[in-house]
This record gives sequence, structure tokens and C-alpha cells, in this order.
Amino acid sequence: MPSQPLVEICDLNFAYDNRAILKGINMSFPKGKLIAIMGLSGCGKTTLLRHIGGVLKPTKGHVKVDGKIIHELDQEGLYAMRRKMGMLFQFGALFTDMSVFDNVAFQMREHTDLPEDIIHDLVLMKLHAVGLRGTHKLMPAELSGGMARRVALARTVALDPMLIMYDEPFAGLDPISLSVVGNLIRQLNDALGATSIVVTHDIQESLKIVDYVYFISDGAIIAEGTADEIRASEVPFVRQFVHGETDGPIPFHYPGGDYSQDLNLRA
Ligand SMILES: Nc1ncnc2c1ncn2[C@@H]1O[C@H](COP(=O)(O)OP(=O)(O)OP(=O)(O)O)[C@@H](O)[C@H]1O
Repeated sequence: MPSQPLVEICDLNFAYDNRAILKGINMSFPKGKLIAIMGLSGCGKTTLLRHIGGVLKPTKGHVKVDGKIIHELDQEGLYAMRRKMGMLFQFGALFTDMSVFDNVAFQMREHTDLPEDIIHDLVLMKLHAVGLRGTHKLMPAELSGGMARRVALARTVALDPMLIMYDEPFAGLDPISLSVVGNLIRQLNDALGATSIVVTHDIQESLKIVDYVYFISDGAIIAEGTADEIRASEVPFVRQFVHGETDGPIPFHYPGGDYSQDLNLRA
């Protein structure tokens, strides 16, 4: 990966109490790229994003964003850094008691001194970018799930972030919305000249749009590469993931006692 990294993760370790969640993660996110972090539920993906956002502090190692070690920033520095980050949380819930317009305007009003007429134009531009300018007067309850997710994308990029993080942006979407959202993630990244990280377990959609993929299992990187490299990977876990095989390193059967004995016990 040739260009200068915006985010560098160096020997990142993290534990909740004594339970190790991240175990020596090294990653590099070059400027302008779209990178996916994939793995099964509970492998530590969200925990990783929370370190980049400075919500959690590493047990060991560090995360550097734009040349600064995140956990060494003071409150003011962290606040300034977070203003340059956009985050789409899992399910990207909108404020239900605010119109689409006000949802997208929220961060602009909170974090800038921009006059209302400028905010008005910026909000419409962001909504236009996700194809939903016509919805600005609607309430979230009047949107389909796919439209709501697109409004959430517009809200995420409201302040033109240099780094955009998406936590499960495809969850719960129908196949068409999924593809629309995937393409928008790519387009928004490129139009803003941003760097984007997509945390997901939706491999097929991600492989269509990303530049690079990291695979995490049990808190460690087990494979990485371009979409083509991942598709061709011979790592058994990755193969099982990419080809949707029901059995492999991730067993179909939850560990149990001897089957015949279990049946006899019931008889
Ligand atoms: N506040 C917490 N206290 C203790 N353990 C936690 C806490 N938050 C998460 N964990 C545990 O840390 C592990 C990693 O969680 P994380 O949310 O990072 O996984 P994930 O890969 O993002 O999963 P998912 O795809 O389900 O969101 C899980 O086993 C989870 O149970």
C-alpha cells in the first residue's frame, strides 16, 4: 500500500478485566483508501473502532491518527480530532423526533458557528449526494430502512470528515439497499478525499467496494490483502467465510458431549 497512512495501529492490545480482546493488532490505513475489517460477531471489531475514536485506551501499543497518538491527546486535542472523524454506529439510528433535515443539520449546529442559510445549503448538498434531497421535510418514521441508512450516511459526512468509520453499515438491509449503501460508501469516500473503515461481516458486499481487507479472529489478524487476494485466499477460516461453507475451522456443532450417550440419556 503506497500512500501515506492516515491511521496506524501498532501492537494494539486490549483487555476487559483480564479477558484479552485485542491481541497485538498491527494495521495501516493509507489516505484515500477504503478498508474493511471483517470477522465474526464478538471478535473485537467494534472494540478496535472505539480505540481509533479514543473511547477506549489500549492495554499496550497505540493508535495513531493523522500523526498523533490518540490515547496521549488531552481532552481538547481529542475533541478536535473527533471533529475530523465521522462515525456511523451500528444500525445508524436517526433521532426519531427530528426531521431528516434536522438530523443531518444536527452536527453542523452543534459543532460549528455556520449561519442557518449556509447550513441549509450544506444539508441539501449532503442529502443530494445520497440521492435523498427530496426527503428533507420527512420524519424518520416515513422512510424505508434503506433510506434511513442513507440519511444516516449523509449525517455521518455532514462535517466533511477526513476519516469515516462505519460499524455494520449493511445490517438489516435488503439486497438492493445494501448495494446502494455500499456504492455510496465508496463514492462519499472518494468525493470527500477521505479515508474510510468499514467494520462488517458482510463479505460479498464489502469485497465489491474496498481497497483492502483485514480479517480478525479472536482478537488477532489472521489474513489481509486486496479483495482479489482475499477471494483467492487459502486460509481455511477465510475460505469458510468467503464461500459461506457451513463447516470448517468455525464448527457447525457447538461443543457437546458424546451424541449417542446424549440420546441414550434421553431414552
Ligand atoms: N463493556 C464490555 N465489558 C466486557 N466485555 C465486553 C464489553 N464490550 C464488549 N465486550 C466483549 O468484547 C468482545 C469483543 O466485542 P466487540 O463488540 O468488539 O465485537 P465485534 O467483533 O464488534 O462483534 P459484533 O459484530 O457482534 O459487534 C466480545 O466478546 C464482547 O462480549
